Amino acid sequence: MSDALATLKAGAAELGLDLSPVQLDQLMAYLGLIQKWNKVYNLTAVRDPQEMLTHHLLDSLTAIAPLVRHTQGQAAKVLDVGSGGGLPGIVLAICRPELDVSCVDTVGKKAAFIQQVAATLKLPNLRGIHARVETLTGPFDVICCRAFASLPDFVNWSRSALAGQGVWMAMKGKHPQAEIDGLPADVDVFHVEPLTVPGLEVERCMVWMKPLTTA
Ligand SMILES: C[S@@+](CC[C@H](N)C(=O)[O-])C[C@H]1O[C@@H](n2cnc3c(N)ncnc32)[C@H](O)[C@@H]1O
Repeated sequence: MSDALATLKAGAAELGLDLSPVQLDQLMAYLGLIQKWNKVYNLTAVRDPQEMLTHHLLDSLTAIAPLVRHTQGQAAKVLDVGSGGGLPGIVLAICRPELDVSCVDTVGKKAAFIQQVAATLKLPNLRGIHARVETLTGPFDVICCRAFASLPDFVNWSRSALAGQGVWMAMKGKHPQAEIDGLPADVDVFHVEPLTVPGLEVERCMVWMKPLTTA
């Protein structure tokens, strides 16, 4: 077994994820595709393969357990905003086949890369959309992002794509109090949970939000 696969397996186990051999292979293949196409598509500033594994794959895997707790393993439509090279959207689509994952990015090459990954890894539940998120209407049950914009911009720009009972799930670094303070008054932050990335000493959290409904 390669070192990278061993690190991935150990990290997934640490996160309590029960991934099949096929899913582990798909994650490794995805890593290979990012490395192969990074120069052409300009997908990420991270170049080192080991760093890609920890800072991108394992970091994105931390979203799975919180998301599944929310969806309770049921089918859901997920939108990953500003997905870039597909983080975390592609990782979600590989690990949770019941999720229907759309990854939107303003850069055509990035959306094309995601389409290419969906075809190569045979992921019918994944698609890349070349658009500004502001133009999407959805509806999506969960709208997520990682390393995207401020929380206020994220919710304002994606609001028209959110389903009636939908939620936002933002992957952040340090607890973003200033951004939370800047949210529109009718957005409820109902949970902020710390995330631990296996093998990384970094501060990460997940911010859960939903529109306040008026009775
Ligand atoms: C810093 S990258 C993050 C990529 C990825 N989520 C990750 O964690 O590596 C932010 C991405 O957001 C995209 N973006 C910026 N504004 C956008 C918008 N209004 N709608 C959709 N995508 C947008 C950019 O093209 C870029 O690929």
